[in-house]
Amino acid sequence: MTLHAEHVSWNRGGALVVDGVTLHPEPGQTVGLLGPNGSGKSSLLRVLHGLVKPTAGLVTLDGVDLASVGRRLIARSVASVTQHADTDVDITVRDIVRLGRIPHRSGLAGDTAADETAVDRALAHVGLLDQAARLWHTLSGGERQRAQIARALAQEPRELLLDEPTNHLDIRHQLELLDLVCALPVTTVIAIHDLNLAAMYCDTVVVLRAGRVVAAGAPSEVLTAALIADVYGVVAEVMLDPRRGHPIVTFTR
Ligand SMILES: Nc1ncnc2c1ncn2[C@@H]1O[C@H](COP(=O)(O)OP(=O)(O)OP(=O)(O)O)[C@@H](O)[C@H]1O
Repeated sequence: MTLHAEHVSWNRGGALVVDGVTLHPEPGQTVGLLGPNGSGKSSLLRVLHGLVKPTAGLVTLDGVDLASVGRRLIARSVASVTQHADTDVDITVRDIVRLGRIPHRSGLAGDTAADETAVDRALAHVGLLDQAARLWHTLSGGERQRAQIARALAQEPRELLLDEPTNHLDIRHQLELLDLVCALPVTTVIAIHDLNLAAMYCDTVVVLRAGRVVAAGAPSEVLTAALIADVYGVVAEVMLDPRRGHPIVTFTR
């Protein structure tokens, strides 16, 4: 079992920004959420994380309505990285990553050796172990993004919700991050704009338009020139990577 959405809708400020979405990620798989700006990807991630209650439908964790699962219990299973995590507080990279351990602490107990090991491992995964003492506000956009990913990894979740995690990263870090995410034994739902990265890394892609699912399935089935023209209004050519079989999208002007 995992995090499921059953016909979920969310009326946000009078507009239906998520409209009847059903999502059943296979455990351990990486699901890409695609769609134009404003199509509801971030909104759906918020609903999946239980940060907002759907107006209709149900999100379940292991078959239980998320609304009846406590925040702490959710946080032990589900970690999320949003687009706009920020703070003005003088806090180090290691402190940020330690936040991921809070759901695992009991009472007022401080960090255990296991917590520190998880923090070190998470920092190493994103290549920030040697930057752990740096202050958050001195980091670049991409370094902040990697620190937030490390915080989510330190949480040791089963489910990972990522909102455009690669948007500030250089190409090497984009590839490393997606390699890492796909190698983790977690179920990942990832909002991503880059169709080629989605094609390379996602087991399944779900395409949203105006809050609705317009296509879902393996990237090679979904990412066709016709779909891209229909949903994004751009002309594209799609061929299959000869070695790995995933689609490669090129855009014509
Ligand atoms: N705080 C808000 N109140 C009301 N409507 C909002 C709010 N935030 C976003 N929306 C609207 O909800 C819809 C879905 O937005 P959302 O951010 O989920 O889309 P998205 O697919 O993640 O977009 P992007 O690719 O630009 O990040 C949009 O029409 C947006 O204008």
